[in-house]
Amino acid sequence: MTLQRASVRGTGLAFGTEDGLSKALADGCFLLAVPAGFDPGPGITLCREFYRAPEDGPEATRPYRGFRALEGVYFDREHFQTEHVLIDGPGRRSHFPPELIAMTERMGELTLLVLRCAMADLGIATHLWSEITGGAVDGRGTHWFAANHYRSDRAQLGCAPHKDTGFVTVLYNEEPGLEALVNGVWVPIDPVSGHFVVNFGGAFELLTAALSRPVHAILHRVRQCTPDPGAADRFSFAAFANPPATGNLYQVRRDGSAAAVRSSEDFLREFNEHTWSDRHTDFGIARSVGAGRGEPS
Ligand SMILES: O=C(O)CCC(=O)C(=O)O
Ligand SMILES: [Fe+2]
Repeated sequence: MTLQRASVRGTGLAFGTEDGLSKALADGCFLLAVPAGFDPGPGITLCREFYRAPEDGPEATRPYRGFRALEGVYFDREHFQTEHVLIDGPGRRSHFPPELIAMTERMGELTLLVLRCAMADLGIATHLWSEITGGAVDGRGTHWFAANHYRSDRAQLGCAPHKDTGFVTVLYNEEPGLEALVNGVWVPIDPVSGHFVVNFGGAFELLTAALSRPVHAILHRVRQCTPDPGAADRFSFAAFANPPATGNLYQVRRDGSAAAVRSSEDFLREFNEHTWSDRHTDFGIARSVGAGRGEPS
């Protein structure tokens, strides 16, 4: 699959062709040039360190270790190579060092920039944006960050086939392994140096399903990563713009109006059960009540 490419220009996105964004919305993903000055270093360090014990490395990177002990933040996906830190805004502010917080905030801003550009391109009236995204577009909603480590010593699929749940994901990775289902076939989405992979999630697909140009939430997975004695394990990290965990998910009608169509909670529970088949089916639901009251998370 040849992905559309964009770069950030002011508060907008510049694509190579005029219909680039429209194509990206139909494809379900595109490549976004990493903006000048963005340093992925803190994210890479987190992915390399989070699963180690605090004393298992140099003092300078100590704040990046010890996450296995954090219930509700660290997840061992027993049926997959994935182990990851999944953490919302308040969690980041209490557990992450400042340079890592800054990096995740920059990625979060990019998710919102993409969300605004996409809604504008689809002709969705700006006065609806806050309501139909549960405030996510204004920085409320739930703004997850994930740091993934793929345990190559396990003979399992890297990451479960899934659609991201929210509106927009900005993903950083450096090694091949990511695949998307296109016309029934798994195709590689190989990394392009200096670019994020942006993809759209289930809440955005639902929001736009009745429109003439519905957004596609791409089904993706990570294939089994094989051990390479000379290299570190595969990693990736991502920022997600999601609706709040409580409240409703919306849909825009062809006449431009919008209506609530299902509860966020049902949607999330169904997704968690379906994707990971493990004991964390309440993930993102039970702990995020504050987000439903409109507090930033
Ligand atoms: O590791 C990757 O390339 C993909 C990770 C992913 O899909 C996710 O974190 O939602
Ligand atoms: Fe994903």
